[in-house]
Amino acid sequence: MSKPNKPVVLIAEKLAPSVLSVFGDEVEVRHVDGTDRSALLEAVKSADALLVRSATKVDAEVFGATTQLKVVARAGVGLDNVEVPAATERGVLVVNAPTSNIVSAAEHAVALLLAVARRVPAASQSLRAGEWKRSSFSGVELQGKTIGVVGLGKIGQLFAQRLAAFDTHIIAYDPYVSAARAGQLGIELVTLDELLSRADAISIHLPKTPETKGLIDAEALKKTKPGVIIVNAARGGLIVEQDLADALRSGHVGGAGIDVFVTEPTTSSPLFELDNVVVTPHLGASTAEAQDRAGTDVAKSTLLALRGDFVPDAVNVSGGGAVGEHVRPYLSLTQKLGQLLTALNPTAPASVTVQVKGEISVRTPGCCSWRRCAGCSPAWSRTRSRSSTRRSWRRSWACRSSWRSRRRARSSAAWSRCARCTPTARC
Ligand SMILES: NC(=O)C1=CN([C@@H]2O[C@H](COP(=O)(O)OP(=O)(O)OC[C@H]3O[C@@H](n4cnc5c(N)ncnc54)[C@H](O)[C@@H]3O)[C@@H](O)[C@H]2O)C=CC1
Ligand SMILES: O=C(O)C(=O)COP(=O)(O)O
Repeated sequence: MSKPNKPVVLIAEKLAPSVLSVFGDEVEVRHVDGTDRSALLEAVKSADALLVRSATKVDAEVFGATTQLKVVARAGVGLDNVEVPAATERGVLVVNAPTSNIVSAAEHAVALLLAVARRVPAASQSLRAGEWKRSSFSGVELQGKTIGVVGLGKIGQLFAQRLAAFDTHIIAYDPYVSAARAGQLGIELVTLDELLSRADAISIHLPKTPETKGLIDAEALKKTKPGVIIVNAARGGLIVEQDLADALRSGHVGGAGIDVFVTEPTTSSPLFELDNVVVTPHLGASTAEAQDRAGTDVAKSTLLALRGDFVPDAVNVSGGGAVGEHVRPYLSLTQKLGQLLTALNPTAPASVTVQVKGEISVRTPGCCSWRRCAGCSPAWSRTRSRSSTRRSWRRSWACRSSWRSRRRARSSAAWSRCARCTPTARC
């Protein structure tokens, strides 16, 4: 009997060697330069999976060039280079590695802030040029200062925790985070205007969306304290570069640390001409540790997707959201409950319900029912469609799965259980 061909995984950007270790010989790995558009469009035709970082644009044209593609894996956080709705439309699963590089990105934002506050790059350059100019490079301390974090998500929180060690006062703007959660972290939640007017330094940690694009423009910069330091290690275009350059030139903004640019790659920006600016070429995730994790995470997710298994880091299943950190620990629990059900009751169920109570119930736990389904029905997984987007899962599994939630749990903070499982011949 002839062996079926191995799935083809197309790697479009430089990834860590950990990717290849995870893949082993289960897939055929091919390489292409994702920034070479025609080469990408040709190579993707025969690829089952496409692995990228931030430089490869994966849009409707790419999805239109292939009927073979099943998964796009982004070895990092930001998905602004992947057109997720176009992927979903084509039944292509999109995954990222949402926690792989967050520590590195937060540390890079801290590095930029300190480099600007103490003028490290300019002083280094001056000394290397043969000058000993101590009085030209006076800086400012962070101790006692108010630090504004715009976007209090994973990286924003890590940045805030690290800055707190400098004996600072942290304020944050994030309309999607509760004041209670911010309070737990010792952070004061404020409006954007209040943050702009109170902060001595501001660090941006937002995703790039139509809502956040250009959020920090001339108008916003006018509201900041004179001498404020601005850091952006999130995405280019969140700050209007020309407006920031003007505010720096006028002296109103005291300095800026910028890792990301509206156009990338780039070697020209109005910011590059200014002394009080420290720039890096999108290096937030460029550490050995972050790349190793990103490579491992996306390679594992890719294998899961190609095998047709549940992919926890998928962003276009279960109502379009990735599985949150607070929900993730419950996935294996629900899967085990499903396995237990299968063992106790060999007839596959037609309908299953997962009940979720307590804190977790407000954290979108709908995915648990899918995971429980995976545990419950190993026999189905052999027959399901190769695409793992939600619609296809529903179609091929022909199993109704639902979840119920209650805000208040009787005792523990959170728990979940399989509530109902009706065996019929349908599955
Ligand atoms: N420079 C680099 O190499 C890296 C950059 N990044 C970028 O850092 C950014 C943050 O990443 P994470 O913290 O992982 O994302 P996250 O999704 O955990 O956090 C983003 C936060 O922004 C908030 N937010 C969304 N829209 C908002 C709005 N209109 N106003 C205020 N807050 C809003 C969300 O509620 C969320 O709390 C992303 O743009 C990501 O692409 C991530 C890794 C490396
Ligand atoms: O993960 C992210 O969002 C990043 O910005 C890192 O991008 P990169 O993988 O270094 O091209």
